[in-house]
Amino acid sequence: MLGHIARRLGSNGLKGISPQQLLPKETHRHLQSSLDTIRPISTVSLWPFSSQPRDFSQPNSSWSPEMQKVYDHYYALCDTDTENGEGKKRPWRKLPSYNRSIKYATGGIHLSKLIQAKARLFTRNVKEQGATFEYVVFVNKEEKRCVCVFQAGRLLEGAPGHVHGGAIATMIDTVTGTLAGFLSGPIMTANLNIDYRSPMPLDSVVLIHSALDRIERRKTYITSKVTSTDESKLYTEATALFVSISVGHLFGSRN
Ligand SMILES: CCCCCCCCCCCC(=O)SCCNC(=O)CCNC(=O)[C@H](O)C(C)(C)COP(=O)(O)OP(=O)(O)OC[C@H]1O[C@@H](n2cnc3c(N)ncnc32)[C@H](O)[C@@H]1OP(=O)(O)O
Repeated sequence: MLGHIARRLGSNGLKGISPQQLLPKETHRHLQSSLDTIRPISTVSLWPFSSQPRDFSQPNSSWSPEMQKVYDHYYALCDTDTENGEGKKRPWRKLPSYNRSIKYATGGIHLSKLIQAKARLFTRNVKEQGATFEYVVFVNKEEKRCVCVFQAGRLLEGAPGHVHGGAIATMIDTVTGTLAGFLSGPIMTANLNIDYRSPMPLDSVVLIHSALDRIERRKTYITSKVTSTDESKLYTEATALFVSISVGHLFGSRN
């Protein structure tokens, strides 16, 4: 969801969006004065971040052969870019995954207060590779659905030898939220219903399939199911409701 904030800021600078629409008046005033005092706005991009963050959904040595195989399968279905800009058009796209919602803020003290430098995304906050959440999301825009390949590490234990229900809920919220944000822009989870059908052993590699059910005004409804990679075993089913928000909602403004 916050990726959309970054994209909105990043792709257009602040052009096309009234800053007052995004932030409460006082915050906007501080933010604007911070930006104004750093460098002349006319000479620099308003992109407030200094470099590209690392993509944590790239293969690493903790991935099991099964995880790698499913990744390779979906990756082969993805759009490709070539050096001359002529990529092959395919239906799937791999989404990058960072460990911060918005990283490397350089917009001065007031922006830094809004975007805590030490904050980390819940699913990406353990440095040891493979210990917790290893995952990658592939999205199919045409079909309005996505598939997440998820390898559940040993630090996610709930019932002995099995993955904690909260960890599974976290991943479902993350994947359905990613799809809802991809389709509808800035959103927050309003409701998440989960049925746990079979216990999931630690170190399992599973697929989290999520699809758009419907959009009604500000409400985006997503369905989800978690299966084994061959889809023969059902672990979990869920429905989720996301409500579109203005960015100001996160900063105490309902405008
Ligand atoms: C780079 C990083 C990426 C990384 C990718 C990571 C993605 C992770 C995604 C995780 C996202 C989260 O976990 S977010 C964290 C958990 N969620 C929250 O903290 C949200 C807390 N709740 C709220 O802020 C609010 O209640 C909202 C935003 C959900 C709704 O408030 P609101 O904006 O005032 O809207 P409101 O008028 O109440 O409701 C709008 C419509 O939705 C309906 N509605 C609202 N709530 C509900 C509900 N619980 N159940 C049913 N329906 C509901 C209303 O009836 C209404 O329908 P109608 O009248 O239109 O018919």
